[in-house]
Amino acid sequence: MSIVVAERLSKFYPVAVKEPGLKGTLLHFFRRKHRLVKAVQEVSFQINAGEVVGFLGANGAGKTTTLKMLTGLIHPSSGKVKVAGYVPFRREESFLQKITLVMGQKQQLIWDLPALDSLRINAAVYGISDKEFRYRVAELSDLLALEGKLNQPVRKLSLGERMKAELLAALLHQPQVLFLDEPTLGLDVNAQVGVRDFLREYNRRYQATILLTSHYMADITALCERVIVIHQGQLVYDGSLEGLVERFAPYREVKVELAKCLSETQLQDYGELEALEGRSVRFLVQRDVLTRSVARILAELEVLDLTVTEPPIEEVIGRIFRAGVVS
Ligand SMILES: Nc1ncnc2c1ncn2[C@@H]1O[C@H](COP(=O)(O)OP(=O)(O)OP(=O)(O)O)[C@@H](O)[C@H]1O
Repeated sequence: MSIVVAERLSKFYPVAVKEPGLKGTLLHFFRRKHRLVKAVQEVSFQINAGEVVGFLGANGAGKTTTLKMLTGLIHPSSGKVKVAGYVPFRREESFLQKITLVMGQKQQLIWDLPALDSLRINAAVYGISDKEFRYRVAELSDLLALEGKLNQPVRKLSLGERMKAELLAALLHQPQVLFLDEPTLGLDVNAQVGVRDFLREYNRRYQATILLTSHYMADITALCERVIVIHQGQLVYDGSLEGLVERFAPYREVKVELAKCLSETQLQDYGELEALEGRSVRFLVQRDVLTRSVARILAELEVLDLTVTEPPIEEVIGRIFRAGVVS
């Protein structure tokens, strides 16, 4: 059953345009001109209860704007949106009980107070009983490995501990739908893994639905079978992670260890030369000519070792956005 439904969802922001110089300032003052920034254009998708979906796009693609519409922080310019059966923009209390929005670069915990104090405020806001509060804090802090940390002022926590405490605060009311905008932003690798493991377990334990943006592809590959890709405000892909690679990266990476060093010129005919370091070479080769290229490399060059792999997902995504390959 779909718990998130976006139908031809759009958001246009009017932005004042001012020409440079004094004349521009005066004109701007008397006759203000606007242009429309098309942040999100006719985006449609549905997410089933319990799914974990990665929401990918370059900077400025429209991810945060979409999340804000799904959580009711901003009103769509057009289109329809329903989350857990509610129209988000109405911000009904029962809707807010069912969702949460976590933004990696924003914090809700009060800096100078122990996290536990902020959690108590949240408990009061959401009408959580004292007994239930203690149970949920114990369960979540155990899952997040935060025991003993919640009594310290938030400013004394490490970045990773703070992010985990933010997650705890955002999940205290046991929401069904989690909108997570860069939940691992700036965390070191260990802390990223901790947050990822927690989200996986939370999804399993509560069958929670998660829509997640992240610039760390490891988050996406570890958590999401399905990804939605948005490019310049438009949805360009909705499907499996493997499908994304098939569709946008019709090439393979061929790594070759040569017996002796060769120049770029000597290697240029065997594929798109990605890297050359000493005797190690990395080519990108189109899938349809892969067998032929590999056979030629083995026949014509002195090869010690050769491996063929799919390009890393980061590279595929990077290529999509750099090249603007969107159809
Ligand atoms: N309040 C606003 N007024 C005007 N333009 C805005 C506003 N908010 C966002 N935009 C523009 O809308 C576009 C989409 O922004 P959005 O923040 O949704 O992108 P994003 O995919 O979340 O990017 P990032 O990965 O950098 O956070 C951008 O061009 C941005 O400049």
